[in-house]
Amino acid sequence: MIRFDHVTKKYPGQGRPALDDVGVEILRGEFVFLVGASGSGKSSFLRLILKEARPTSGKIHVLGQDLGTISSRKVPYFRRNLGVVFQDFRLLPNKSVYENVAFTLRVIGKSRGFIHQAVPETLKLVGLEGKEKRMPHELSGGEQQRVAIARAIVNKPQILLADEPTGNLDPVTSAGIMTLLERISASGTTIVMATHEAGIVDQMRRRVIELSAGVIVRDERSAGYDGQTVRDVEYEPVTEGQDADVSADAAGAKPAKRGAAGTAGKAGAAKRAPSTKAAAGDKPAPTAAPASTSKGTAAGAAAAGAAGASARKKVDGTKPDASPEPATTTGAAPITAAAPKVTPEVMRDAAPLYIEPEATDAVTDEAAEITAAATGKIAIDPKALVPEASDADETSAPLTLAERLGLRAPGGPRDDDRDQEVGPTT
Ligand SMILES: Nc1ncnc2c1ncn2[C@@H]1O[C@H](COP(=O)(O)OP(=O)(O)OP(=O)(O)O)[C@@H](O)[C@H]1O
Repeated sequence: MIRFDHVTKKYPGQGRPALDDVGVEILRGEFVFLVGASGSGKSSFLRLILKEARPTSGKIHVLGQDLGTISSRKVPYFRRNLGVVFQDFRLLPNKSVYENVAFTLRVIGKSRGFIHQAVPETLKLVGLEGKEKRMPHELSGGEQQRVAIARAIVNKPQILLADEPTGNLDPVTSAGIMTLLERISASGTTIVMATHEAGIVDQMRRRVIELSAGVIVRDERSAGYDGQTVRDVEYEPVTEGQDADVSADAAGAKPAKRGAAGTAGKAGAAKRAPSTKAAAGDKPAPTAAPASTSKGTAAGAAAAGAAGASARKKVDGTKPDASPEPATTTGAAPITAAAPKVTPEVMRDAAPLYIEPEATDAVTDEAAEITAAATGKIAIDPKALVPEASDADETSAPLTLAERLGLRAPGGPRDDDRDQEVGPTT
């Protein structure tokens, strides 16, 4: 679904690369946390998946496509398969909740009938039924983030990228957002979420990829924020001249199973107990904690929190205490100032604001037909399309919201596109 092969990203004028020879594979339906200190390369990783930036070297495959072969003209269409959520919500401040979500669909040419059905349905999914007419400033931070999530998923993307989606929210609200993301993940959407929130990562127990100075120093299934410096997830590097095996992915099948032997992370891996290694190609078990750790409990989470400060400070990829010995689960460690913001209690008490979707196949089929009919008749003027992105553009000309979301209309910008240049609404 997402595959990086020897990917290096250097920004102009930067001494060291933001990402350095990164190799990783994320499978369909996985929920992956991207963690690491500030500047470790998390946002760059997400931007490369979105094709907002180009790798300096290496190959990236997303949804079976080699991103290097997608022309600028086709990037907006590619991005329609990806939903994006940001820390600062990025809602249109002068549009209602309904219009913020509908905007996505209008720009890509969905019919009025489809929009009237899909928007309320999605708002209901995220727990915002009845708030369609509110303006963003009339919503709480958590509600604003729900609108942003609704906007990201209304077109049913296969991949949802989230860059610090809880960074501006209090613990209880964050827990509600995580409940929502968890349910979206359960419906089959692949989610990659960059975060600094140790408590959330510790509670969710999903795959964790840790970056340090642009290098993957940890890739563990069902892990916590802090962990061993080890690659626990299979990744078989593609050698020079050999392309990634993405044909199965493109055809909608699960990727072929890879070799049983794991590949050690670049920073040097400590071997893990064989019993903790899941078979290649398996989905990570969402709740099972690795045998070598015991942070799935409140006590464990507290211990993780106590350890969090030192873990977050490390930048060289080596864990201060990389002992494979299980941490004790008896006797809760005192929760220090560095303890996770989101506690087990908060997660448990978080109201499940997500409501099960109703059958939508008919709507989806109808939308596909409408989109096919609509896009088939539109003459595209190549001159009006976005020019090839360059590294210079990345630093000097930020993308519009429509471009980031893959929503630029065929034929070029529309009159009200300026509305998209908005910042945080809180
Ligand atoms: N557009 C850019 N131009 C030049 N350097 C950049 C650019 N974007 C990121 N960098 C640099 O690349 C490195 C990685 O940055 P990135 O934003 O990917 O890290 P991050 O882990 O997301 O950080 P944070 O958690 O603070 O958001 C940093 O050294 C940063 O200064």
